[in-house]
Amino acid sequence: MKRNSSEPIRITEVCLRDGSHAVAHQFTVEQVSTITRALDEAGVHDIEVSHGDGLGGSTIQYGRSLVDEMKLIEAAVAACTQARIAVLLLPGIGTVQELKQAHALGAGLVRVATHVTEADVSAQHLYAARELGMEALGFLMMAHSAPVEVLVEQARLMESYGAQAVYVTDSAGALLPEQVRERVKALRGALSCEIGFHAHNNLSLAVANTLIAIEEGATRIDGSVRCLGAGAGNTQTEALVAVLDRMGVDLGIDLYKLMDLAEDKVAPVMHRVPEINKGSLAMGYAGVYSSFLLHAERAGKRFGVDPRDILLELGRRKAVGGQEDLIVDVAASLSRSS
Ligand SMILES: CC[C@H](O)CC(=O)C(=O)O
Ligand SMILES: [Mn+2]
Repeated sequence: MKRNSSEPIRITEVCLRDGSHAVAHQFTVEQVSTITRALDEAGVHDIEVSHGDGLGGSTIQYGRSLVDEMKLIEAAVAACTQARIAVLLLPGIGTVQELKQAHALGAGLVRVATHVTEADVSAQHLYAARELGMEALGFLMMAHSAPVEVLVEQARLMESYGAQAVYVTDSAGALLPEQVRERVKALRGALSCEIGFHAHNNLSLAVANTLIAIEEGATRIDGSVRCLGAGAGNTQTEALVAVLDRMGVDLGIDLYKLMDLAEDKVAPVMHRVPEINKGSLAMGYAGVYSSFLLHAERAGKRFGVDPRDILLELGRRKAVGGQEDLIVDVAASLSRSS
């Protein structure tokens, strides 16, 4: 494979964070320990553990966690011999206080996530992470929803606050292959730090788009084993590792171990299988946040409205992460107008 970067590729496994959405934030300490241990043994580089909406996400608005995420982070750190534990932080949901707590428990890196046009709110969290000695990365969500120039400008801001990588985050699984190419290429040309890519498989493009991102020079790559993530899930880690191996890219990850843990450890914890169905496909099609799926299904049931209509309306309104209450409003007004 021809790559536009000579940096090694690092995989961040997100099934224990993005996958938290898919299990309504009900992970147990035992599940997190077992899965983390197996991922660590397989050689995965970084493993993200947090509430699906990041540190501090356990609320009525986003969904309460079964177990305090700090306990999950502690268990994950204890289960690792080589992998680093990552946390996600959305400023306004998580605080510097929670970041310090996660760091004290052994988390080595943080991805500070903002809407693609709101990078300025990541400054204090990125500075704080660098001061703590953590690796600090910027995560620009809903990257499909802004023009390339805006993405570049926002990524530059994150880099100026100390981000050591900035991610093109396809939260809605809405990016088409050429849109991934132009975004990663533009960031590579404009930034000195590494570029990352995070996909959702709502349009069945996650692996293909991830390969394009890697070709264009992205080196921080997200995957979720068995696609355990919001919506139709993320780039399936074991599939990506197999494809990259066939393309001559050795990640130092043991494919058989990854396949085994996908089957034996991750599949049994799934409440539902993340798949491309009418709900997740509607999200990719309409450009809606993947983590809205369960909320839209619940609101649809409550108000007798097709969840696809709710999702399409949210797409029209350009709803952003954090506006989960709007899902109920939209469902209620659709039900009144029908
Ligand atoms: C709500 C945070 C979100 O799940 C972060 C993420 O993974 C994404 O935007 O895709
Ligand atoms: Mn995601």
